[in-house]
Amino acid sequence: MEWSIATCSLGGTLEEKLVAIARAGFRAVEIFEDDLCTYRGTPRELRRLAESLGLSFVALQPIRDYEGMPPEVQKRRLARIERTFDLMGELGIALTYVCSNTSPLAEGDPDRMAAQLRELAERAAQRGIRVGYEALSWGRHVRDWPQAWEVVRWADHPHLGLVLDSFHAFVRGNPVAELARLPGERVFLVQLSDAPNLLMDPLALSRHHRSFPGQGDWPLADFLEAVLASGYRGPLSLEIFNEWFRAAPPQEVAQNALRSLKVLLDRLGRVVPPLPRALPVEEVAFVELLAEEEDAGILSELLQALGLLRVGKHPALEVGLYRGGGARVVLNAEPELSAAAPQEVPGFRGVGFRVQRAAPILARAQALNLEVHPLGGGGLPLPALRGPGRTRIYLVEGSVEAILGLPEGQEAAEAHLRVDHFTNVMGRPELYSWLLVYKSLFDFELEPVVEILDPYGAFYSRCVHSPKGGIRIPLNTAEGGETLATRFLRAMGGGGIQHVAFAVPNVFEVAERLRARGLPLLEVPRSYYRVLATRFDLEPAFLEQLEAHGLLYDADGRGGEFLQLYTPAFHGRFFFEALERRGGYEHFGAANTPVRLAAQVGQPWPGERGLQMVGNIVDNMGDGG
Ligand SMILES: O=C(O)c1ccc(O)c(O)c1
Ligand SMILES: [Mg+2]
Repeated sequence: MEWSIATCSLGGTLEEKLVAIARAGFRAVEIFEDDLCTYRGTPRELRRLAESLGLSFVALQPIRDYEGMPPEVQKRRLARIERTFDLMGELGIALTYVCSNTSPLAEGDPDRMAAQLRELAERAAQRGIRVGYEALSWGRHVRDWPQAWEVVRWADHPHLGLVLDSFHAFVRGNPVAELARLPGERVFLVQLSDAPNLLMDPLALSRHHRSFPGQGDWPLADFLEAVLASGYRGPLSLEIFNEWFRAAPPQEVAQNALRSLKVLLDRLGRVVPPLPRALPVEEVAFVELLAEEEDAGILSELLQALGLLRVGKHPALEVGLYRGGGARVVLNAEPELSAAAPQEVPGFRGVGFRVQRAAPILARAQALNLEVHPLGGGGLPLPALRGPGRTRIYLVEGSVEAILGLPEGQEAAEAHLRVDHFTNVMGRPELYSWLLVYKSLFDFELEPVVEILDPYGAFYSRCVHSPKGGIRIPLNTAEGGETLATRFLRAMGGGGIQHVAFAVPNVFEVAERLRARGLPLLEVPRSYYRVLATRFDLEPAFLEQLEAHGLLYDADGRGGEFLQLYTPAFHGRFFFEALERRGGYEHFGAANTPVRLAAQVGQPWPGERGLQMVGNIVDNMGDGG
């Protein structure tokens, strides 16, 4: 089985794409006709370039709007396809395929389609070329692979076979298990792509939201397993249409693609030697916050107001530990760190995952071409992987206290906090990549896509969680020059951890402690509470209490309730949330997010200048009566 990718999956010039594809480790490629059009040299030069990169051409694709056409249209089309065959001869490509016809001229008579495809296959045979037939999910008459297979079978020509594409099969809900009953030698090509479950027509979903296997919601392993059970052993080709990948560096996308295929094939036991096994991680052992010494004082106050206790400080380093029940924050104010990475300070530097054993996880990460630091790589003395952006994911086998040389002491007064979730913010291609990494490295599961309004754009979010739910990470990305996520990416110089949410025993008390210590609490607009009264049946006294404490509220309609508060973003960078989940509420209060985002624009950290996008409208309105 050759590992292949279609050139439409990446950005760049055709040369850049081929170089990136070869460097990532692919040995085969499908040339998309639109990419061929952009090539400056001759077909023979392109062929030599591929040879020099060690790449073979799997196919030149696609042939559109052929089968089912009225005879005179089909005759002319056939003559032009001969020119495609000429090109294929010069390129040394032996396979092409017809996508099911989308033209309004097409007729749905299976006999005619079969006869015309047989005629095409006969022409191809004279040139030693094979032709596939793929059901496009938005084809005019043929949309499902079982239909395409009927036509191929009926045409009955050895140079005509089926092309299977997981996208079309899943979006149409075609039966997966029945793929195993196909005669594998009559399948000429298998294309793989994943996608999120979005309520959208297949064409729009296909052209904008495809992603590499493991980055979406579809069971690609089931699909591939059934395909292989048919006896198919031809190329497996990733075919992704997604402008976010095209906008990203081709080298990164190609590596991302290869990792995806490797994980998929490994699941089916088809990678030799097999990848080291994934091991589940259990909980967030700690989060690490980097700060300069002058900020450490106020951050320490803030952590204590949230309900964490200061346990102590590392004997030699400016590294303090704060703890409340299961929640731990390492406040790292080592001057060397600020000097070495000024853009990351202040900010969350990393997160520790509690694991049974770190070594197998590091080995799997390495096999997946991820950056690993067996000894922390300049951070805390713990094994770590590189997380999103420049963050670290530390792997913690023992106790954080022992690592920092601090007492374990179970303080009776300690409140029972937990890191409920923390958010990763990153660009969209990185988000797809991290969905796969969290899934494949730690067996995390994906939650549905959430799309939210930001005052200056839109916000796209996908949460991942550990199998038992001990770790939850919404991965957020945003389009728009001044969205909160974009501002974060700019300030930090890349992706990272934007906020940490603590589940606390009593969120009202947190609000009171913040106020008592003179610390800022995100101010919630009064209108929010008026609207809240229209959304839920709340007792007036409770509503007043929420407003008096600046809390946000949500309910799931099944008895679950959610209360939350936020801090403004510290120097426009990161922030904290305290929350209470009552009655099994499982979401994140998405309806409150636009309110929070708008409030964070309007309320910079005390002493900071806020964002001024539209000027002060109220001041400029004058007093015209
Ligand atoms: O979007 C398309 O047109 C298109 C083209 C070729 C394919 O193989 C495919 O799955 C979709
Ligand atoms: Mg396809």
